[in-house]
Amino acid sequence: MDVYDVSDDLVKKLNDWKLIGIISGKFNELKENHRKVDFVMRALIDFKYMEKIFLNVTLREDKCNKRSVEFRMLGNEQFSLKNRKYFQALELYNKSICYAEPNSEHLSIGYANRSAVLFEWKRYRQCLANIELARKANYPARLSHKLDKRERDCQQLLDQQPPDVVPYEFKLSFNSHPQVPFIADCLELRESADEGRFVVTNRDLVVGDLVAVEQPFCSTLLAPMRYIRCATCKRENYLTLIPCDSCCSVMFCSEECKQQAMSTYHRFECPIIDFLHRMFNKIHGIALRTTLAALDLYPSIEELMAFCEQQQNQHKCAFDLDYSQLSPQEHYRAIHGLVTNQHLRSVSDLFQRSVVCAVLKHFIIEYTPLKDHLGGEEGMNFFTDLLFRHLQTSPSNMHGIDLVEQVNETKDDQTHSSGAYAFLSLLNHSCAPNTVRIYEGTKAYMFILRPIKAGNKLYDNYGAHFAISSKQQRLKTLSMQYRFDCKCEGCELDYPTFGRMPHKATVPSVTDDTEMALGAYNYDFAVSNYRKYCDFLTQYGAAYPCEQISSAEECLKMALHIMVDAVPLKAKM
Ligand SMILES: C[S@@+](CC[C@H](N)C(=O)[O-])C[C@H]1O[C@@H](n2cnc3c(N)ncnc32)[C@H](O)[C@@H]1O
Repeated sequence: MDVYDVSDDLVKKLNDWKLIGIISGKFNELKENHRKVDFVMRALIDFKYMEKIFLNVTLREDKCNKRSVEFRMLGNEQFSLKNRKYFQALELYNKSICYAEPNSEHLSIGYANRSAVLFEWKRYRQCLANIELARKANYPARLSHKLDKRERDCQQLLDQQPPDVVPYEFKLSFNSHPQVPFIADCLELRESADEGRFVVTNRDLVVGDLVAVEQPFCSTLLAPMRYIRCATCKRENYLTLIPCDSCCSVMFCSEECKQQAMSTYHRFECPIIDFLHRMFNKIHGIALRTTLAALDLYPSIEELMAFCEQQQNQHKCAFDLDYSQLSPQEHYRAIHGLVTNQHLRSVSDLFQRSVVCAVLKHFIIEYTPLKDHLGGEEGMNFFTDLLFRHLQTSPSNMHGIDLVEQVNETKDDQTHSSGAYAFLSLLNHSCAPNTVRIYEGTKAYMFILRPIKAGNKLYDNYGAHFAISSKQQRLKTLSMQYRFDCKCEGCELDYPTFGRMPHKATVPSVTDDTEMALGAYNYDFAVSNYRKYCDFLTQYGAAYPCEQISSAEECLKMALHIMVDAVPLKAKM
C-alpha cells in the first residue's frame, strides 16, 4: 500500500456511493489549502484509512540483533571466496550495522567484517577506520586477535596505498555574473506570458561551456541508496558509514553529518522513517524535506510565518537574492518563490495532492515531536499550507541528482538523491535540450550541449526526451505533470526507438564508428571536453575499488554517454 492506493481507494468509494459530486463540489469551494487538506483528512479519518495505515505499515523498524546477524550472514556469503561480490557484501554489512542494537557486539562485528572487505580491496586507510569503529563499539575480546593482526598488516601496507583523491573542480567558462556569483555573466532572466520565467544568454555559447555551478538549498537521499550514501551530504561512502542510533534506515559518513541531521530534519523524520519510505515517492520526500528545512530557518514558527508573508518574499528567484552573505533564510526566498501552477491544476489533481498532504501531516504530527514546534492552530495551518505548497512546487522544480562518478554493481537507477536548486529551477524544458547537468556529490554543473546564439534561451530536459519517448507520450507527461503545452524546437523530433537515457546507454566500444556517429555538435564537444571528463571520472574511478570505472576508456564511454544525447540531431543539420 502506498499513498496513491489510499487516494484511489477513497475516490472509488466516493464514486460507488455516488458522493463524488458533492464531495468534490465542497472541496472546490474551500479557498485556503489547509482547509482543503483538513477536509480530506476528516474523510480519511472517518473512513478509517489512518487506522488501516497504522495497522499495516511499520512507522519505524526497531533495532534487532537477530536481523543484524541475518544480514551479516548474507554479507558473509557474498564476501566468500566462491562469490567475491564485495559491493553486495558491503551493502549487507551496512544493513547489519544499522539493525544492530546499540552497544551490542553485533555492531562492532559489522564494522570488523567491513574492514575485512576493505583489506581485500587494499583500502588500508578505510580498513583502519573500520577497525577503530569496531574497537570503539566494544569488539569482543575473544575475537580481537583477528582484528589485531589485520591492523598490523594494514599499517605495514598503508604506504602502498595511493593518496586520497582530490575531486576535480570544474571552473565556470566565463566571469561570474555580477549578481549571481555561481553562474556565468552572460546569463539573463526573462519572462513571457507563455513560458513564465526563463534564462537566455547574451553571448554565443559553444558546446562544453560551463555556465553554472550550484549547490542545492536542501536535498534528500532516495531510499534504495540508504546503505550506500550519507543521508546528510549524500556522498557515496559505503566504506565507513555509521548508523543512526534509533532507526535502521539512515546512515552518515561522519559524526558531524549525524549531528547535523539529528538537530534538523532527522529528528522529525526518524520516528516515522520506514512509513515515509514505504508510503511516499521521491517528490513527496523532497517536498517534506524542503518544508522541514524552512521550519529550521527561524527559532519560532511565527518568525517564519512573518517571513513568508512579506511582500518582498513573494515570487522571488535566484536573480533576486543578496549573495554578499548567502544565509539559508536568503536562499529559501528563491525556493519559496518557485512556481506552484496551482491555478492550472484540476480538482482531482488538488484532491489527490490533499490526500498526500493529509496522510503526511497526520503521521508527522501524531508520531514525531513536530507538533510541539508548531504551537497552536495557526502554526498547524501554516505548516499545512507550506507542505501543500512544496508538494506542488516539487514535481516541476526539483532535480534528480545522478551518479556520474561510479556505476555500482547493484543499482540500475543512477539517480541517488533529489535536490532543490534555485537557479536550475529557472530553466524551462525542451525535448531536445541544449544544456546538460552533471553532479559531483550534490553540486550541479551545467554544461552547454548544443551551440546557443546570443539572445536565445537555455533549455533543460525534464525527462521527456525525444530520444526516449514518443512525441505523444511527452506531450501528455508535460501537460499532466508540468502543466504546460510544449512547443519547443525539439517537439517535432521523434526518435523513441533510440530508447534510452543517453548517459545510461551502453556504448560497446569507443571505435571510429562511434566517433563518426557523434555528429558535428558532439564532435566539438568530444574533442574539447572529453579529456576534462576523463580526468574527472578517472580520478573518481581511481577512488573506487570495485573497478567499474578504472580505465580511461571506461571514462571516455561515460563521457560519450552524456554527449551521444544529440546524435539524432545530426539528421536535422
Ligand atoms: C522548473 S520551472 C521553470 C521556470 C518557470 N518558467 C518559472 O517561471 O519559474 C517549470 C515550469 O515552467 C513552465 N515551463 C517549463 N518549460 C516550459 C516550456 N517549454 N513552455 C512553457 N512553459 C514551460 C511550466 O509552468 C513548468 O511547470
